Amino acid sequence: MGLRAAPSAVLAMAGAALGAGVGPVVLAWLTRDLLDRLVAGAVPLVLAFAVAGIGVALASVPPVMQYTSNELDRRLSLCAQERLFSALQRHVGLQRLEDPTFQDRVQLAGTAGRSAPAQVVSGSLGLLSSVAALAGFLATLIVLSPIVAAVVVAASAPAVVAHLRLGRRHAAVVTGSGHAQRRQLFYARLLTTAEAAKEVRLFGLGDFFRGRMLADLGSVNAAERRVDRSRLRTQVLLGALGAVVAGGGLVWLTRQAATGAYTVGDLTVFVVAVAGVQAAVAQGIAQVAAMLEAQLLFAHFLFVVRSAPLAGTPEAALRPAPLRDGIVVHDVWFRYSDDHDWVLRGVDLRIPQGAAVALVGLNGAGKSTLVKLLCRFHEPTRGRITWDGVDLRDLDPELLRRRMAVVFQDFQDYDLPARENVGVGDVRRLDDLPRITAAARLAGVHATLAALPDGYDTPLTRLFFWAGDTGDPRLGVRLSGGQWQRVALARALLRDDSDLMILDEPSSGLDAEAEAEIHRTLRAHRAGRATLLISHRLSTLRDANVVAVLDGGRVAELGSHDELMRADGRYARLFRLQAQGYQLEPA
Ligand SMILES: Nc1ncnc2c1ncn2[C@@H]1O[C@H](COP(=O)(O)OP(=O)(O)OP(=O)(O)O)[C@@H](O)[C@H]1O
Repeated sequence: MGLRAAPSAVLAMAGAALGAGVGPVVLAWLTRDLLDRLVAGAVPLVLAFAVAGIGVALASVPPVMQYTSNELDRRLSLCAQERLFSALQRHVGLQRLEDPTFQDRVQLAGTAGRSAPAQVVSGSLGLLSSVAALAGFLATLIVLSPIVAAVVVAASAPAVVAHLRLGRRHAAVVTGSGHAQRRQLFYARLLTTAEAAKEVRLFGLGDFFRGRMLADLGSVNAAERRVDRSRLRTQVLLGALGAVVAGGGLVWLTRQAATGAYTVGDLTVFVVAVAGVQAAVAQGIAQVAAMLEAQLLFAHFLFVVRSAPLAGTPEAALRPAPLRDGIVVHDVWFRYSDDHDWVLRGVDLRIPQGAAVALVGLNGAGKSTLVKLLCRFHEPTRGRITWDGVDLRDLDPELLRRRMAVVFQDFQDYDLPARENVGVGDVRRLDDLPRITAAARLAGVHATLAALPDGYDTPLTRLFFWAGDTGDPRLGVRLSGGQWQRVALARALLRDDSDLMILDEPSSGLDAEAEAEIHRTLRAHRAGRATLLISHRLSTLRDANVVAVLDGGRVAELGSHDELMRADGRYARLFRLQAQGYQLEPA
């Protein structure tokens, strides 16, 4: 990833790392020569210049390293984000995104994807420099005393084991904290966003959520602290061991120098070499351990970017043709997972082209679930849904969705300008203002949007400033609930070439007058496409061609409004109950 994201930065870092490793060794040898010649009475000016030159070159290594590694970080972060979010988009269904374990891994992947590759690159280059320094200093030590060299190397063995174990432990702690990190983000959002603030303030939940957030943070900190304490103990012990080895070697060499076996220069090189070997070994081990840890965490990134979509697109996915006959739900059974109860238990339903089917049912009957299956966010556990006889599973889900216009019950309001809030219904028409205004007119929201301070370019948010606006926060506007619902409807109506229109509670937030008007418009708009209407206000469904009552996971009643009223079943009971609410009390 590093080489792909920033090849020149990686090469520059490699050069600097090699220089940083070899430079001090060369410096030590030149200093030895310099000292010995001085002691012998010569004035080695060339050597002095060489030592000074290498010193200057080495001084430029850290800033060069810093700059290139920052650049590498930036580019790697971009590359990782691109890969991660492209991978998430591949999940055409919702199953993975509804899985908390997967979400934990996405959270970890986000962090590891940004940091781990850079850690591995700088770690391996640091290792290169440590190995170069180690080779040089070790060769120096071997020349001076092979026994001392062997003792110094042997004394580093416990450090290797200890650091690798610590790296693994820390990676496990970070992995285990993924869930707590996500919960912290959730509490932080509740405590910082204006949407959540109303209930948080009204119910006095600030302390409650802050306490929970801090408890989560505390538990992560406690686990990190335990690893840090182990690290502290290990490092103190290893430091003491290293100091004993270095001190013992110095005493031995000093005694040898007294007998004339070594020169003053040798003694200097020895001190530098022992310190160099120990530092190189310590650095190298720390780098290997950090790389191991980064790689363990990077596994989450790889898991997410390589995870296959559960509701997959078949290799030879078919292109859905314009709907001619209709969509048929054949004996569909569905549950969200094996641990959940059945939501749908053998639903049979036909939504013919050109007709409007109304879906009625109590809360939790499974109406929105059926919508999710029609949009192929989930696949039926048993049974199938066909588009002109072709199983939805055989169709390309993206192309299928392009043929649909949907208003979800829990539609999204985007912190974007008004034009884009409607335009995202069909991004190809994001700049097509005439079509956007036409859709807004149909949804009865054109007058509202046109009257905004900056018309359709007014941001429907107070969250951001927008490029081109004056930075005046008063420009951002928040719409009312019903106005937002009309914007969501306009978004769906922008797809005026759709074959299937699904409206899940499209008018629940509208005033009575607006609701009647919208339904008149929608009736006109239904021609030439299949429509599925869901509403708890049964009066708005009266003119649907067919009404299906979902109960017990099946279609319990099916027929026109008049037929169902005559049948005097669940629908008729619900309808009368609602109608009674609007009748004047008897005197
Ligand atoms: N993502 C999900 N994971 C697990 N269970 C779910 C999920 N979404 C919905 N359910 C369950 O499926 C059942 C049907 O929910 P659904 O939203 O389809 O009902 P509905 O008929 O649209 O209800 P309402 O009229 O309240 O909108 C409910 O029992 C609900 O708890």
